[in-house]
Order: sequence, then structure tokens, then C-alpha cells
Amino acid sequence: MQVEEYLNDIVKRDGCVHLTLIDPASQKPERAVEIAKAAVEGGTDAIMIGGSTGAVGQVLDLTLQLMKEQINVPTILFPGDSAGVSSYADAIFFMSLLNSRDINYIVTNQAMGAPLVRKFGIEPIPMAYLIVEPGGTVGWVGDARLLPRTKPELAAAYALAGTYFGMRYIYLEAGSGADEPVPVEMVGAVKHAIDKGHLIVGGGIRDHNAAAACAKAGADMIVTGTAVEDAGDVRAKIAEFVSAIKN
Ligand SMILES: CC(C)=CCC/C(C)=C/CC/C(C)=C/CC/C(C)=C/COP(=O)(O)OP(=O)(O)O
Ligand SMILES: O=P(O)(O)OC[C@@H](O)CO
Ligand SMILES: [Mg+2]
Repeated sequence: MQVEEYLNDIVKRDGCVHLTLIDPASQKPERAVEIAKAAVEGGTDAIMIGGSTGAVGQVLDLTLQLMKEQINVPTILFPGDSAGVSSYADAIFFMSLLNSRDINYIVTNQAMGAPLVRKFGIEPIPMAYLIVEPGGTVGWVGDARLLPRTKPELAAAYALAGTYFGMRYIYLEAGSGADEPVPVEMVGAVKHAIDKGHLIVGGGIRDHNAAAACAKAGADMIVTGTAVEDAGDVRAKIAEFVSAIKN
């Protein structure tokens, strides 16, 4: 429970965690590590590694190996399937896409990945992954029955079900590069519904105002990927997010 406790302690201390998502398929490992280093300098709390397409094998391993040598925050896998499990990560968001129509994303990929998680000694963090409109690539790949933006009560019902299954983290995802993040009304409704669980919000968070709004509405952790990939000055961009969400 090392990484989970680390994150939960930051929520207690700072009110909110910042997670930087790096897709190993988007750049060479050396560049990914440069981005991660700058993100850590900017104050990010951990690095998530994953992508919905093509984040596998040698590139994933090498990216994580270099990170382990060069950065001092945890690395957390964010896998699309069992091929996204690498022995060089500290933890894995062991997630089920609860609003998928495809059993592969509800439990089969997880079953294929579970023995690897055990073999490699990676810390699994049980998580309900919920995809909200517009959902982006991951909504399509994961065959999600997208949660309507105007129905916070549906998102809250899925989140509550996730906590009753024993999942301690709930991730509300609008899709990478979404035009708008998850609506604040939905963030609030989900936070209200889950007693002890932690709420992660990501997808389409581009600036510090959007990040602050999500945190204020109840997000315990904010994920940014595209905004960081696109930033000229990664360190400065992350620092803006961090100061907007933390007490
Ligand atoms: C726990 C294990 C072994 C597997 C989980 C399998 C599940 C539930 C996957 C959910 C659906 C999926 C395809 C997720 C991929 C990871 C992800 C959410 C990537 C989003 O990353 P970006 O790189 O920002 O998105 P793009 O790929 O659209 O750029
Ligand atoms: O790329 P962005 O839009 O920041 O989304 C991050 C993450 O929620 C995607 O899985
Ligand atoms: Mg990507």
C-alpha cells in the first residue's frame, strides 16, 4: 500500500494530488523522462504511464527504467490491457471500466494482467474507471456506454457501486483531449456519493482554472496529459496546475 498511502497522505496534507500522464507511445523514452523530470520539478506528485493505443513492450520498459533512475516520485501504470503491465513500475491503477459494454474491459484484461502484477510485485490500486461524454479515444476503444454529461446521478450510482465492490479509487474520465472536462456538478455528485473513496478527475483539463474548479468541486486528484505534452515549458505549466489545486 506504499503508493496508495503516499497519495492519500498528500490528499490529507494538500487537499489535492497532481498526476502527470505520459503516454509512452507519444515520444521516445529519453523525451518522456525529460517531461517527467520537468513535471517533478513543477511539483507533480506521481507519473502515470499509459495510453489507449500501442503502449507496450520495450518502449514501456525502457521509459520506466529511465524514470526509476532519474526521478523520485512513484510511477503508476495506466494500462489499456495486460500488455501495459511492466515490471519497472511502482504501482498500477488496477481498473475496471464499469460502464463498458465489453467484458474484456470489465474483467478479462484484468485477469490476463493479474498474474503479471503478482509476479512483478507491483502494487495494485483497485479503481473504478468511468467514462463520461465525449469519452475520446479511450471511450471508443473501451466500448463505453458514455455517461451523459447532464446525468450526474448516473455517474454517482456507478461510483457508489464501485466502492461497494471494494474499489478505493474512482476515476471520472472525459477522454484525453476532450473539449471540456467532466462537469463540476458531476464531480460534486460523485464525491458526495462515495464516503471513503478517493476521486480522480481527468480529460480535457487544460488550464489552472479548470483544474481549480475540479478540485473545488471535490476531486482528490487531478490528471493532466495533453496540456503537459503540448506545453513549451512543462515545469511552469505543472507549477500552475499544482498551485491552483493545492491548499
Ligand atoms: C488492469 C489491467 C491489466 C487492464 C485494464 C484494462 C482497462 C479497464 C482499460 C480501460 C480502457 C483503456 C483502453 C485504457 C487505456 C489507458 C488510457 C486510459 C489511456 C488514455 O491515455 P491517453 O494516451 O491520454 O489517451 P490516448 O490514447 O487517447 O492518447
Ligand atoms: O490528455 P488529457 O486531456 O489531459 O486527459 C488525461 C487523462 O484523463 C486521459 O486518460
Ligand atoms: Mg495519448
